[in-house]
Amino acid sequence: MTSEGTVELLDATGVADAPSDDPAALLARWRPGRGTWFSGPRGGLLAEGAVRRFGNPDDVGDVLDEVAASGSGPSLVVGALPFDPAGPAALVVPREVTWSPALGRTVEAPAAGRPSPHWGSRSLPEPAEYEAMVVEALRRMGAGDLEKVVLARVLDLQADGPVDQASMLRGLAARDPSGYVFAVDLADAGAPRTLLGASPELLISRRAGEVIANPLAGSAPRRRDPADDEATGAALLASAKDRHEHALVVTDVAGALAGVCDDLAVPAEPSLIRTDAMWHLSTTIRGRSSRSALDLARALHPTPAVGGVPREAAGRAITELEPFERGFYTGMVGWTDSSGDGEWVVALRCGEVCGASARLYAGAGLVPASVPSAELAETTAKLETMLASM
Ligand SMILES: C=C(O[C@@H]1C=C(C(=O)O)C=C[C@H]1O)C(=O)O
Repeated sequence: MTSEGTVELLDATGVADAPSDDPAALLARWRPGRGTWFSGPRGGLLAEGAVRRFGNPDDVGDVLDEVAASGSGPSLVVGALPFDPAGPAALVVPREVTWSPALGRTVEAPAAGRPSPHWGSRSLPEPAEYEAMVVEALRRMGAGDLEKVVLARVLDLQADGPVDQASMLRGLAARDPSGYVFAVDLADAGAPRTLLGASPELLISRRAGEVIANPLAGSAPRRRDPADDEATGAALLASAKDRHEHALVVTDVAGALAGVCDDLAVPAEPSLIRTDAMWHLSTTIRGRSSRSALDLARALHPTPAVGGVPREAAGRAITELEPFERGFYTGMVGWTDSSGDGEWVVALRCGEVCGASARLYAGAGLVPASVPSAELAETTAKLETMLASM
């Protein structure tokens, strides 16, 4: 079904009637400006072409009804919503959707795998200034205004030629096979602009009414030596500072879901997960809901995994202290269909790539026990996910 030049068989709704049985070949079909890739441990999809593009997530229901009435495309929307809930989204009803099983270890890493030393690079803010931002956030916490806030920085890269986005996507998939890997077409009028990344964090998935949320918070960089690495993970799981940082997020997410889900099950203790670059504290929350995946995602967003507690004071600190716009970083990426099923992940370990330029993002959650140099090191380690696939 997926080999080059083979025409997909479409059913009446335009959805490919059989999923791809070769996820790596399907991934290799993605090209910048021509569609969106989204995959995770429960499988994924390649969305190609555009029947409708729109920017207001409130319009999803109406758009899907119109597309169904005209029979012009599948009953599915893919794309990204920005960090700012009032900002314009990048949503599309694709012309064609091909579903894929989970990538697992099917993708081979491309030979490339580091920005060339000849590329220009600039950290915004500079590392010392990031530490000063952390100090200011801690001051606000000491004054009693703030319990937790996530502060981020960006790394701007200027290559000596167009960045190979398809190779980056393969690199991200090869290095983090159990992560959520995405390449979202941001549909700029000019050159293709893509949100590329490999996020470990599931905001919400809903399939046939079954809901899963998997908030993460509390992190430590992976270590090269296996014994050191295991010890780092164990120390994270035992860390009072990280457990507190994690509990703030779980309480917020579980509280928001309690109003819109039945049979909510919230584990009392976090567990550990690892990506290629990081250890994280993780809690998998399960329930049932008649609300759509996108409704649930928007009810949760922004969780304190990317914003903070209390929400308003954290939002103020982010606006006042971060010297750049987050755009889609710490927003969400995913899909939703007309039955209400869907999957939305937090847009992390990601960057926007356009032509020869790339802007990579990374942040860290701050609580009163945070140490500025450790939080800076955490953002550096998080940037590694993207840097290693460039
Ligand atoms: C903000 C980021 O990650 C978030 C912050 C985390 C933390 O502070 O421990 C962990 C996972 C994410 O929820 C990022 O990767 O940029």
